[in-house]
Amino acid sequence: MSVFAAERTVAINAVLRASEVCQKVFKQLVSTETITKKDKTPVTIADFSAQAVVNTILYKSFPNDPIVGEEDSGDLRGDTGKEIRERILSLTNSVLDEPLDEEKLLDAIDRGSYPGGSQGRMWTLDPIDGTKGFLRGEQFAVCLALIVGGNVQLGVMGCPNLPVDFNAPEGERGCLFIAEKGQGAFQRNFSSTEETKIHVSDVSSVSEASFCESVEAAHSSHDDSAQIASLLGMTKPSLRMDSQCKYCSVSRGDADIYLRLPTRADYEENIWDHASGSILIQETGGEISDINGKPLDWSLGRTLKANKGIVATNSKIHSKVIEACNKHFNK
Ligand SMILES: Nc1ncnc2c1ncn2[C@@H]1O[C@H](COP(=O)(O)O)[C@@H](OP(=O)(O)O)[C@H]1O
Ligand SMILES: [Mg+2]
Ligand SMILES: [Mg+2]
Ligand SMILES: [Mg+2]
Repeated sequence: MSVFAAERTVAINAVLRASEVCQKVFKQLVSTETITKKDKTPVTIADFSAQAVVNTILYKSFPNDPIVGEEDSGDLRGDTGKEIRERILSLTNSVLDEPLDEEKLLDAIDRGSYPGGSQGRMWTLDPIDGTKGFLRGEQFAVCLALIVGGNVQLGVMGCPNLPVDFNAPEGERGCLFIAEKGQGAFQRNFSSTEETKIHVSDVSSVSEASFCESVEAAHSSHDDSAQIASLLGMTKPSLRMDSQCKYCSVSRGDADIYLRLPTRADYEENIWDHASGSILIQETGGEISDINGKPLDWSLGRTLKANKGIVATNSKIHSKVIEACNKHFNK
């Protein structure tokens, strides 16, 4: 029986509303609506607005739950932030039942500042994962997960540009993925409330497997993945895609492996970049770890500081892929 039925319903509503914001912006984004953050990565009015929408909806049902969210309102305050703040406010209010004022908007965004840790309940939110994909008109995802005592219990992901059927890439787009611990995982199209149970592929011969990875070589090394693929005798070209849509692809069997291989020794993966994807993989019969085969540790704060990279696959081939990673990185 579902333990988090109420959370599931609220999370689905929040992710769908935030996805709506992204779709609206997508059709009319202008260059002044994108900011470059201190770490040189982009953020748009849609990222801020999606975070405000999700945090507002979560707060209404679960006022005591802290949120580890990617964005903060720093760049939106004061005179310099006025124009962008006004755009975000009107966007946010266009999908909320009760309108916010400017102060409430900034407060809602900053409710995502929780430092994380091993105790109690918390949500983690990536309002747009794959902002670079979003800006290119390619894949991105609104990603929300519930973590309890350091364990991911629920993940909901909205993928507005993902084809509902991998084999019909020109067909309908827009899918929602829902996974709850012990309950399996489901795909729902944006146009319907019907849920279809999904599962990973059953490929057991790794040489026949296909893998997906980031479009951005700065996020995951394409050179290392090509060498690991060759070690495994894999010949299919990699499926390059932005965002946690990669987890969705593996979870419904479009690809068999998701490789995320560190490009910098000092980089720590953010929990919001992987929490919803990790439970989706586990609940569809897959396996996920870091590149050394270590389980992901969600209890250490806002990042996965005890882990390096990510390997997510169907369960049959996980150990073989980890073996190849070991061989490659420890040569
Ligand atoms: N050097 C790096 N290594 C790995 N991930 C990185 C990175 N720099 C940024 N990222 C993360 O990569 C995410 C996108 O992943 P992908 O390449 O799979 O689409 C970004 O999420 P956002 O787009 O939410 O900022 C960001 O958090
Ligand atoms: Mg970002
Ligand atoms: Mg992200
Ligand atoms: Mg993001």
